[in-house]
Amino acid sequence: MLAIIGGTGFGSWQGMDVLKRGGQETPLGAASCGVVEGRLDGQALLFLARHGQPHKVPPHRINYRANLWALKQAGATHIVGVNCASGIDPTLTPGTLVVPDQLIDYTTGRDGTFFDGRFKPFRHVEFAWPYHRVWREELHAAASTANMALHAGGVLGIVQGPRLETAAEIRLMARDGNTVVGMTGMPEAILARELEMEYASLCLVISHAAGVGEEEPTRAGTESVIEAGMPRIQMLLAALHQRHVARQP
Ligand SMILES: CSC[C@H]1O[C@H](OP(=O)(O)O)[C@H](O)[C@@H]1O
Ligand code: HPA
Repeated sequence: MLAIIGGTGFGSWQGMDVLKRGGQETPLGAASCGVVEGRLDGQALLFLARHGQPHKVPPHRINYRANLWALKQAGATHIVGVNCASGIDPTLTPGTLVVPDQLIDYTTGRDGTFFDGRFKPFRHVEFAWPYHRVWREELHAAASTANMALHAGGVLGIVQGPRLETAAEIRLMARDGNTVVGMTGMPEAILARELEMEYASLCLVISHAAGVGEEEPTRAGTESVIEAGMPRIQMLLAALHQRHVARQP
């Protein structure tokens, strides 16, 4: 079953019929909120608001393990994580949708594994390609069905936050090869992998990153980019869901 993790500006999905909301408690502590079991065009779908609903949990305080555990328990097999991000590559202007194919994790101190030798026995997990190839391709196919532009590939650099970066930090991240920056892509992606759920990220570029494009970054206008972007993302996800349902035996 497909699950969507909604982030900033995507705490609920108007078009989704809610059947049930799960509990927040898990063996790993409280998830950001209960998993919503619902239907889109009559077909089952799961939804979780990463920051809670209403939005209250900051990126560095999210219990990512509880969120992913709750989704697995609810029956998720495939996940699309929706992220707001800023463009380090100056061609990725506000409003652009990006499906990254790589990530670099700059976060610190987050509980980032189930295989910690306590909750589950210690194990190394392959992560050379953090985002599932088929799901990235499915997002592109859905975008073409919905007649929407989608930027293929790129590197999502995930910072600890909650503060934003200095211009020098963004220059360093650009030299590292990052093309977009956000705060929530990890450990979400690895935890999905550890629980054998196929995961892809869909980023909405809401601004240029610090120092990109202009001397002083301006965050003015990001709200309107998010407001305009989330309905487009929901349209794309609805097309993805339709394709997913059609492929079921
Ligand atoms: C300046 S917005 C920062 C905030 O938005 C993103 O959240 P999400 O990925 O859940 O959409 C970003 O990672 C930060 O948490
Ligand atoms: N930095 C980190 N995370 C973000 C940004 C940013 O500029 N924009 C949206 N999420």
